[in-house]
Amino acid sequence: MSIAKRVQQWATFARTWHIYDCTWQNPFESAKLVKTHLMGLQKPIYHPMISTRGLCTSYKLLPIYQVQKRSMGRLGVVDPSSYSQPDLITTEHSALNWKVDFGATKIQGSVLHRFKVLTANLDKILLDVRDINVTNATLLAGGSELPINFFISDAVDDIGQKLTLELPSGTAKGSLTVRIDYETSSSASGLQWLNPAQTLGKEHPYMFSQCQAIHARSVIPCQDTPAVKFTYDATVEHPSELTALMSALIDKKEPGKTLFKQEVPIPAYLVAIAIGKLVSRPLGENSSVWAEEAIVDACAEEFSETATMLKTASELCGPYVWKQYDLLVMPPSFPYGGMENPCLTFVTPTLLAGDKSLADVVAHEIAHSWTGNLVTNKNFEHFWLNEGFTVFVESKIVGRMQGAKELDFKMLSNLTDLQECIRTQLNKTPELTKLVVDLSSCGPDDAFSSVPYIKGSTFLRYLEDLFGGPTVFEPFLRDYLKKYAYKSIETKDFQSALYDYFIDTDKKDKLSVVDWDLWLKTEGMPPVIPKFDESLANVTKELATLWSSKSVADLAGNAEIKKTISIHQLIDFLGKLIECKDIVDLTESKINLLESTYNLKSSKNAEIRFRLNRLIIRAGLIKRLDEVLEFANSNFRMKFCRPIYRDLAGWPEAKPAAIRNFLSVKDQMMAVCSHTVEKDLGLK
Ligand SMILES: CC/C=C\C/C=C\C[C@@H](O)/C=C/C=C/C=C\[C@@H](O)CCCC(=O)O
Ligand SMILES: [Zn+2]
Repeated sequence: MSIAKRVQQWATFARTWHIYDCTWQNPFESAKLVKTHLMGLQKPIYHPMISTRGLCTSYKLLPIYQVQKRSMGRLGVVDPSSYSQPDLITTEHSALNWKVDFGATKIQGSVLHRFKVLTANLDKILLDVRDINVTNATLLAGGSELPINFFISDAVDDIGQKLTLELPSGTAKGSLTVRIDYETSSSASGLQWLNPAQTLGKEHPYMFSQCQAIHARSVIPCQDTPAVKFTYDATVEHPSELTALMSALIDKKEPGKTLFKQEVPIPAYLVAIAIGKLVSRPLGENSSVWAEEAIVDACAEEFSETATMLKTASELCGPYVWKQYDLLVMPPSFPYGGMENPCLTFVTPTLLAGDKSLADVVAHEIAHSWTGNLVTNKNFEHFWLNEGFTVFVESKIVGRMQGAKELDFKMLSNLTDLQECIRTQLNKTPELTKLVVDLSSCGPDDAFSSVPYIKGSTFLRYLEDLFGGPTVFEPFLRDYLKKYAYKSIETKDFQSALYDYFIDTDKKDKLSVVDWDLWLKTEGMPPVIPKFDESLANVTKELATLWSSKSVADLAGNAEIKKTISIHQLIDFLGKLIECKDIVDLTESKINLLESTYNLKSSKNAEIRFRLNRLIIRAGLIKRLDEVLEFANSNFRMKFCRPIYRDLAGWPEAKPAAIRNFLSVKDQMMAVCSHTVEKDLGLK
């Protein structure tokens, strides 16, 4: 049989069995292996992505072939969610030159990457892209420009495409500069475009990005893996009446053009941009809040503790290297509570409670200035290193500002949320309740949950207690942050930092007490719950027991329910009530009593409204469905809208209306939100 025929046969086989890449060794041996493996899987997860061009190229270039596919191995050696090869080549600096076209809802321009080639005779550069239209790729060397061949693979669900840039033979180690001319798609997953009617001011359009986890590839052809960190500068042309902001320092401002500089190396997921009719108010030295005019003063008031949080975080973690700390209060379609974009944290407007009670999200984002942005997970399987550490530091900031009892209450409260998440969101995917997850067949957005945040921070609190409390563990934390600053690391690097730090101390015996496999690889709730101060949490526990076990008549005459509690206790109590397996007499009158007892009807607090709406669903109050949907439409923060839609999907009477409502607003959501809600509603 001719080689060409064998290749053709193999291609057919590969398509049938969902094999996703085509750099082969021995097609027939590998085929057997793959087939055996796939028979053991419940279902292959990704679509085939063998392009004829890719096949022919591999066939021509390689005498022997090697099979790789996503469900069997890793897309890249270093990162299962990226095609890039940071072990062979790494980005040092990227220069962005962008024209932001609001009419076409596209960014058009170029990126000039300066790479460091780590191996001699590198024949190609692999980059990540998603729905990007590349027009030219050019090698810049010694003052001349050499056009280079490039091709883009078919798309893999959740991952995107591979951009291959062919290099001239004999490419040496060292510096190499490539310019890529391109434009984004109007449906780029990392960008959101709002028309004037979707803004508060109603007069100007707005656009923003959300690149974590792997959406930078829809904005820039790049090595979209946190294993690679690079500095960047940007020249952004935009309508002159609008303000452009990036995750960088402003270098120069001209009418309709803003220049930016980020001099600290960052992973691609931290590149961010927002353009809109924005104004700012000062929050402290080197710190301002940006928002649309209508809410900027309320934002300045809500986040007035930012400077104190920054100072507290620096005392705990070390010098703040990013020079500026600004907040940008986003439109309500922003899908997360906050995003730690360097120099410019993005936050959801659902934090505007009017009483600063939800501002701890800002403490969280500030903490990321060290945990995540300086010490970064190498890939998203080790996301707990970003988020577990950040929640741990956030709770310490809260502890220093509000006291040790609040700190412990926050940690305990988080555990209620974790329990809810494991019971509902992750009930069909228990493997995602492990601290270190396997992302070789799952996109990061689908794996996202509170597990890395809460199980991760609980693990750190366990270690802190084990090694002797904050006086011992905080110096270790600073040492760890210093050791790995500007680096990308895996869990084993944390393990060795802990080991190296304590091995020569009187705590060395504790090292053998840590059951790493139990914490990192076991499914479910944290294996050990540390000893927390329970005084604030006991109050909410008792209240939840009371409200779940007593009838409305019994409750109405019970003075216990009138006890004064803090806003955080109210939020926690409602969360605990949702977690109660049985709630006696959960009727309209019980919901009414709950609302009147705790003034819930007038509450602007999104965390309270969210939990109340879930209880309304649980009570099956169909006449209040419009109110629930109104809340689901008031913001598209996934923390709120996903559980609401999941609850509605489980309520047959309400499900059709929920689907209709979702379909009518889905175009106003970011792609990450609409895709995940589609799954929550069982539409995908
Ligand atoms: C084990 C999980 C593996 C991978 C997940 C990695 C990234 C997930 C991706 O979807 C991006 C997440 C971005 C998060 C940004 C901010 C969060 O801290 C917000 C938390 C929820 C909220 O408060 O709204
Ligand atoms: Zn975070």
